[in-house]
Amino acid sequence: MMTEQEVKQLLIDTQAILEGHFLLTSGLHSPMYVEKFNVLQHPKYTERLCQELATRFKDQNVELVIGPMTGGILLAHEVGKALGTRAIFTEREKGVMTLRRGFRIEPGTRVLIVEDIVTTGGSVREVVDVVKASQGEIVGVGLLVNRSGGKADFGIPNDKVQALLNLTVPTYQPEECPLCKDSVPMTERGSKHIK
Ligand SMILES: O=P(O)(O)OC[C@H]1O[C@H](OP(=O)(O)OP(=O)(O)O)[C@H](O)[C@@H]1O
Ligand SMILES: O=C(O)c1cc(=O)[nH]c(=O)[nH]1
Ligand SMILES: [Mg+2]
Repeated sequence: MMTEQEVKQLLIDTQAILEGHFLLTSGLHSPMYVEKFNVLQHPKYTERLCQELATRFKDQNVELVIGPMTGGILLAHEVGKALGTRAIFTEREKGVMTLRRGFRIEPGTRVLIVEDIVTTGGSVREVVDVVKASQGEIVGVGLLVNRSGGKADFGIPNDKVQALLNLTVPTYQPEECPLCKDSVPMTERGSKHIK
């Protein structure tokens, strides 16, 4: 069992919580970024966090765990290991979230979606669409960090969504970003912007 405070402390201890001026995957700007790989680079911590996620869904008869590249691959693998299921991932092809590498979801499969960080929820929604397109049954959404202040909507009932840590972090449209107005240099992390 890991409490929300313990998860937060682990992120602080591994220096995963960064301050500055960041361009996010959604195109929004933010003064804070969770560099999930500062914690996920420690397999022991990844295992511990994923065991906690697995525990939250142990009664859901999960048959398949799926997450979006990049962090979602590690999470799906570890949660799938803990639950004794298959683990696959989605990736973007020309910007569109897809199943590649021969991955298949049979109709009716009980699917758990996992993701590292949620800002707008757009990436998780894309995975939801992939699972629904294959007629999988989404039995849960498990997140390391939901930083949306509860605003992200996946089109999934709230009682099926579990986040190990909930945060409310400001985000700004580029044209309204106060950090841009103050000419604070901006950094890009994650893989969305790699061309
Ligand atoms: O809720 P959203 O607004 O969709 O943003 C969150 C997404 O952005 C980050 O991924 P990113 O595309 O930066 O790539 P990565 O997972 O390869 O780091 C993060 O890992 C989530 O997948
Ligand atoms: O929205 C994002 O792109 C994002 C935010 C964050 O805090 N961490 C991350 O990995 N991605
Ligand atoms: Mg991602």
